[in-house]
Amino acid sequence: MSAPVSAVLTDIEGTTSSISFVKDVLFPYARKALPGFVKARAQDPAVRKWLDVVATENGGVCQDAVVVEVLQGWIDQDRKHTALKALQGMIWADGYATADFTAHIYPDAAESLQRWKAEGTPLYVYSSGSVPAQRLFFGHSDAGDLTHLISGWFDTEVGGKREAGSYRSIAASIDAPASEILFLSDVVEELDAARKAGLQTVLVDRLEDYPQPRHGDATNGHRRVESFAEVAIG
Ligand SMILES: CSCCC(=O)C(=O)COP(=O)(O)O
Ligand SMILES: [Mg+2]
Repeated sequence: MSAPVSAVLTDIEGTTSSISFVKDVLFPYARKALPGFVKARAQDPAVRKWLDVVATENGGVCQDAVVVEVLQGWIDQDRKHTALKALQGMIWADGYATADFTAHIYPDAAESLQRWKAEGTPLYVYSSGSVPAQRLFFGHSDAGDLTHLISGWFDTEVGGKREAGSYRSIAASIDAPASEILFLSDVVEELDAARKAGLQTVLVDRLEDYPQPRHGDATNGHRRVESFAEVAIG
């Protein structure tokens, strides 16, 4: 008999949604819009705060044009840096508002999240994308506005996704014991950290995102599924 699940915590990229949407649509959009965005908004305190974080990490005072280049380099490297993620979220707001794109969500993920919520299980999101970016993503998904399904949002301001302490902090703020929270992710190291914190884990190994299925040692003992439809929480 499997342990009870009283809350579900899910990753986004590679789990509810395809990696290619993030890499081929969202990242290029942010990369291209970044220079104009910084030029227009650099004096907005919400933007300045993060530009200064990047400047400080690059040896202190540097011009915004240099900061833009650093950020574009981080996009190319897929750095999960909190400052980059916060700025990306602000830029994507325009893309969603002008309907340049909607956020990809696998139909099985949308269907399962809707069903679990209807059955009374609270749902939470933990992603490297900033909380505002997560809200935009779920608010403008291919399946419509799904934000009403989500009871709480967590990003790397709570800590890195490969650190057990982050999951302990999330569990402490969710009204459920860690052992009854199920974390779904495509990244084994994230699942390792969640398991260390006492959460239940499932590796979501989507063939569209990971053409070489991960079996045996590659799963590091985490239960593996290829779709949310295989995840039973009742
Ligand atoms: C939800 S914002 C777009 C995705 C993103 O920028 C990202 O880094 C997602 O990483 P995840 O932790 O969801 O794998
Ligand atoms: Mg992921």
